[in-house]
Amino acid sequence: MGDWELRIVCMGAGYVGGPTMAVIAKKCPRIRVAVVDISTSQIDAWNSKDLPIYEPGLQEVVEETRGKNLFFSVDIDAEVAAADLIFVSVNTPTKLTGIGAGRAANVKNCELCARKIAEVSTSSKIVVEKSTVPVRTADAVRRVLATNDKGIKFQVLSNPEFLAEGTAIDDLMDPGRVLIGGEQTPDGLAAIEKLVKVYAHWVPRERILTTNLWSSELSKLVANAFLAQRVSSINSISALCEATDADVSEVARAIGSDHRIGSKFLQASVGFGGSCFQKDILNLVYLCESFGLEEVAEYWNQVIKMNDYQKSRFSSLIVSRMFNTVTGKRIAIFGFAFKKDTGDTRETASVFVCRNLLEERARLHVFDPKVTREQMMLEFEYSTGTTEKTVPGLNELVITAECPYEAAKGAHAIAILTEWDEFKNYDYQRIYDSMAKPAFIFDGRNILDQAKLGQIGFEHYAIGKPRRKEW
Ligand SMILES: NC(=O)c1ccc[n+]([C@@H]2O[C@H](COP(=O)([O-])OP(=O)(O)OC[C@H]3O[C@@H](n4cnc5c(N)ncnc54)[C@H](O)[C@@H]3O)[C@@H](O)[C@H]2O)c1
Ligand SMILES: O=c1ccn([C@@H]2O[C@H](COP(=O)(O)OP(=O)(O)O[C@H]3O[C@H](CO)[C@@H](O)[C@H](O)[C@H]3O)[C@@H](O)[C@H]2O)c(=O)[nH]1
Repeated sequence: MGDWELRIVCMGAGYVGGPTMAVIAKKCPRIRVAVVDISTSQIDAWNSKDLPIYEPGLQEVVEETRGKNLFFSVDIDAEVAAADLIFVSVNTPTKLTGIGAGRAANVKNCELCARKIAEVSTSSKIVVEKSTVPVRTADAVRRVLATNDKGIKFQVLSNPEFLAEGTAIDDLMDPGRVLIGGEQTPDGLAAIEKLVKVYAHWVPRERILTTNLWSSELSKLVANAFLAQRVSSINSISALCEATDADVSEVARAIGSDHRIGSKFLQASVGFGGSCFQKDILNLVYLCESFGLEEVAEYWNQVIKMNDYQKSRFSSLIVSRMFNTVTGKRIAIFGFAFKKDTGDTRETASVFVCRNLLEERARLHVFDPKVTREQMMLEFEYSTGTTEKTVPGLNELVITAECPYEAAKGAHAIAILTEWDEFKNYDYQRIYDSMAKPAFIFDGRNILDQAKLGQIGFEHYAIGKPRRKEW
């Protein structure tokens, strides 16, 4: 031991830092990888059998590498001092107060990491921005690092992460591309080459793209903006489909067969969620505004507005179909995570739909295979400001169910808000029999067989599908 090819440390043991470093450790057995965090509980969880996040395949990779060449630690100073290459993978949330509040990304954590690196380093290092940041953040990081009084030289690289939650391990094992940006100087190019070598252990060279710093930083924001734009575009069309009796899935199939458009990311839904899309588009919008590009800013802001519209359109529809009132009615919510195969609830569409229904005084019985009650209640407060104060009796109005059948028992309606595969396979006849009548089902993910639901007797609705005649 100790004869390592390279020593890597990652600051930030979250959804990105943990899985990314676990995969590097698995693919590069001769590289020592340490993941550090300021949160002791987070590190304790990574060192336990109950990892802090759920991702298919993650547990296996961590168990295979932990204690061999993958280490989780709170000893930030020692790990950083010993590292050759430091990834900064800390959270960069939207600013809540001050200049740019509600839009600009807060890069405070990145700056704190840079200060820590400058303070404890005794040798030159490569610092890699893994976090999603506003363009030119590398410049700020570089300037903070340059303030060290030991004459140490640092190189700063941008290496944005493109993994999606729920498929993080597959995405990391077989990435469509890896993007590395750096200074176009001899030292900068050498640093880029060092990071290229790490990924080249398992990623074909032609998929490792290298570029300058600012293009790399900006590409991350633009990638998410384009992806989210596709979801908002198809969601906007879902409203038109409902008005015209066209079927959004058929429209998506027809346009997606054009190779120039492509079939992915055209699944109409109750709205996109997750910690990235909204934050990163707002970041882009703010950036455009700060360069006086008002029209460009407004263009991208529309993607968010359409998403907000889709979420409120769905909850309003539930109320209007249920005879304009859900007060006191029991509604089963299937799914609280922002997408399937993750327990992550950040910015989930579900929380906004639930908040709107709670404001109508509905009683919600929520079932999600991976989300705990504690997490759900935190999300209510964090994303929507919903607390006992804003919705008196909140704790009694939101009940968490152990299974879908329990959630649906006696309910007036079911709302499908996450596309978990298991939701497709439930015994909907049994569910229908246990519900109050008429029994409504609102499919916000278009995953159920509408014809079958109709045969069972449900009053059914799905996003962007032809409406029932009486609706
Ligand atoms: N979640 C995703 O799917 C995803 C994908 C691509 C990119 N990103 C970007 O990656 C970054 C990290 O996202 P995440 O989802 O992993 O966040 P996260 O909140 O899950 O994890 C961030 C971790 O950083 C730690 N941290 C904060 N300040 C620190 C410091 N000074 N020193 C050490 N640790 C510190 C926090 O305690 C936390 O555990 C963000 O910029 C995000 O936009 C996220
Ligand atoms: O056709 C679609 C595709 C997605 N969604 C929704 O869009 C959101 C985001 O989904 P997805 O992009 O699959 O998950 P994320 O984990 O948020 O990943 C995005 O955000 C990450 C963080 O920046 C990037 O790294 C990824 O490349 C980017 O896909 C979820 O609510 C999905 O349900 C739809 O409604 N319809």
